[in-house]
Parts: sequence; C-alpha cells; structure tokens
Amino acid sequence: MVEREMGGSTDNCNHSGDTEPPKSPEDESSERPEAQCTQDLKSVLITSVLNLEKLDVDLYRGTHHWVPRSQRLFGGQIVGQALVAAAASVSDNLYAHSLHCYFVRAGDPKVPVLYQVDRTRDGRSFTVRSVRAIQHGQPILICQASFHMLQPSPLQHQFTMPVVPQPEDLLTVEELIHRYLSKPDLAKKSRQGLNKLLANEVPIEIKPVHPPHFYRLSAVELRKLFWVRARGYIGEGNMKLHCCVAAYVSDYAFLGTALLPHPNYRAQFSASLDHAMWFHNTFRSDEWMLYECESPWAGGSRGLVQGRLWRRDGVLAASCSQEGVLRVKPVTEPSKL
Ligand SMILES: CCCCCCCC(=O)SCCNC(=O)CCNC(=O)[C@H](O)C(C)(C)COP(=O)(O)OP(=O)(O)OC[C@H]1O[C@@H](n2cnc3c(N)ncnc32)[C@H](O)[C@@H]1OP(=O)(O)O
Repeated sequence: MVEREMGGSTDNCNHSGDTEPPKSPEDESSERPEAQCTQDLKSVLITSVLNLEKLDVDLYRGTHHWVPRSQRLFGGQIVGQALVAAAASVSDNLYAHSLHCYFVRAGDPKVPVLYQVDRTRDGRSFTVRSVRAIQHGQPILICQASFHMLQPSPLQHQFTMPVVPQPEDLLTVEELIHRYLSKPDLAKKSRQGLNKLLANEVPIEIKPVHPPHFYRLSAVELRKLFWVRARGYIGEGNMKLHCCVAAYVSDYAFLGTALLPHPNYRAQFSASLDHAMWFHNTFRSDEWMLYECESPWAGGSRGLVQGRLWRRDGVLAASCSQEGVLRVKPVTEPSKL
C-alpha cells in the first residue's frame, strides 16, 4: 500500500512560508469530537480510493469507488490517485505545492488504472514528478506534480474569504433532496433524478450555501459556494494525503459552475479537459472547508472554472482551475424543484 511507502504521517503540503505550519481551528481544538467515535469510520477515500497497490518501482494500480452516471471515471479520482503515485517517491521534507494535468481519454470503470511515475527532476528546493494514468495500454491522464521544501518568506498575501453561513446552519445535499422529495407536486422526472442522486455513494459531504442556485440554475449569482469535506475520518498528520483528497474533492460539481450564467441550457456532453491545483497552506480535508467556484469565461464549446478552498479560519488552503468541453442544448421545461 503506497500510504506506508509514503512514510506515513508526514506533513507534505506546502505552507504559507511560516516556520510552523498554521494550525486550523480543528487541529487546535484537538480531534473533531465525532471523530473520536468515527475513528473506525475511516474515510473510504483513504481505505480504498487513494490506497494504491504498488506493482513495481514507480508503478501503481488504483481501483474505483464511485463512478458518475456518465460511466466515465470521475476526474477527481484519477487526479487524486496520480498525486498519491507521484508523492510516493518524494522525501518527507517536501510538500505538494502544485499539479497540472490533462484528461486525454475517458476512464473505463470496468478496469483498474495503472499509474506510471517518471522522476523528472530532484532539484535543491523543488522536485517534479510526471505521471501517466494508463488503461488498455493508453494514457487517460497525463499529470505533472511539483513538490517544494519549506522556505519561509516575508512575502505573503491572500484574498479575503467570503462571508457565508457556517456549515452547522446549512443542510447537506441529502437533506435538501429529501426536502424536495417531500413536495407532493414534484414532477415525476425530477423525483426520479433526485432518487438517483441519493443513490450515489459519493465519498464527499456537501452543504450548498445557496441551495436554489445549487439545483436550479438561475443566473442570479455567477458563483457557487458550498461547504465540503471527505466523508469519514482521516485525522491530522499526513498532509500529502489531505492534498490527494482535496484533489479528489476539487473536481466534484466544479465544471457545472460554467452553466450558472445560462439557466436556459443544460449539458448534452461535458467533460473536464484539464485540471490544475495549487496548495498554499495546511488543511484538513475531513473538516469542513468552503469551496468558492466561479466561471470567468465560456465559449467555443468550452468553459473555464476557477475555485478557492478556504479553511474555516479564513486561511486560503488551495486554488484550482479547470477547463472543460461543454456542449449544451436548450432546457425545454423549467426545473420543477
Ligand atoms: C455540467 C456537468 C459537468 C460534469 C463534469 C464531469 C467532470 C469529470 O470528471 S469528466 C471525467 C474526466 N474527463 C474526461 O474523462 C475527459 C477525457 N477526454 C476525452 O474523453 C477526450 O479527450 C474528449 C472527448 C474530451 C475529446 O476527444 P475527441 O476525440 O476530440 O472527441 P470529440 O470530437 O470531442 O467527441 C466527443 C463526443 O462528443 C460528440 N461530439 C463531437 N462534436 C460534437 C458537437 N459539435 N455536438 C455534439 N456532440 C459532439 C462526439 O460524437 C463524441 O460523442 P461519443 O463519445 O458519444 O461518440
């Protein structure tokens, strides 16, 4: 299992340049109370999705947990697993600070994925790994990941975290769906669609900040905000793993942000073309983080989305960017949610 290869509980994500990585409130308030009773409910992301089998030096195999209705592998899974493979040969004093990848073929959920790692460069401060995710002898993803040693600097700044309700004051996607399903006049097609959503075993918990925008595409705000965390317990320590979980999480409900300004269209064919992430500070992917997503541009059957993952204490944990192919068709009947 690559986790043991990666040197277990090391702290391997970039910090903002402090000598001591900033602690998130949850770290300070010791373990999340419920985590004590859910230690045995270890996140399936850790026990299965990001738990690669080592086949040979720099060659790993990953399996699938949840597959979207499109029946092409979820992009976040491939990116997260590629980062696990890349990090396995990187020493403990280096932290993942960025990754850039292209999705070049659809992933086949019927076969596992092989991850072939190339040790591109081991520099003095930076180390780079290139990963090919392979199925049926062909790459489905090509990825470069870069790792940096801790190098403090007086040069620090960040945007300000949006002011939103706390997760404790919001409903999960599942709770919202049950609320919509309780509407007696709900259209049959909507009821079927929502029940399919409920049946998904997505290993991520989500609390939308503006539920109607989340489900009913209205062009009121061109931004999507939701609280997100991995289901189950991961615990402190291995920041490398938290970066891999964040890579998984960052691709969920991301590309759809580009549809927000166009409530009269829905996706006919959509898929992520690339995905880039920058890790700025330590964070806990099994604690609530605010995901702020926006789309600065769409055109030519493509859409660009950008995201910022915020810790609850206002520290910017990570930034993401993705372009996807978006072929759309007009919405014939308005949403009846
Ligand atoms: C809004 C909801 C957002 C959901 C986002 C989901 C996020 C994800 O995780 S997606 C998973 C990760 N990403 C991927 O798997 C993408 C992998 N890459 C690929 O599959 C390929 O590179 C791809 C398809 C993007 C481009 O390949 P390419 O050979 O150029 O195919 P392309 O010409 O675009 O045709 C692709 C499909 O669109 C159809 N198509 C092509 N042109 C058009 C057109 N003008 N109008 C309509 N359909 C078209 C094709 O018929 C084809 O359909 P099918 O696969 O059923 O035959």
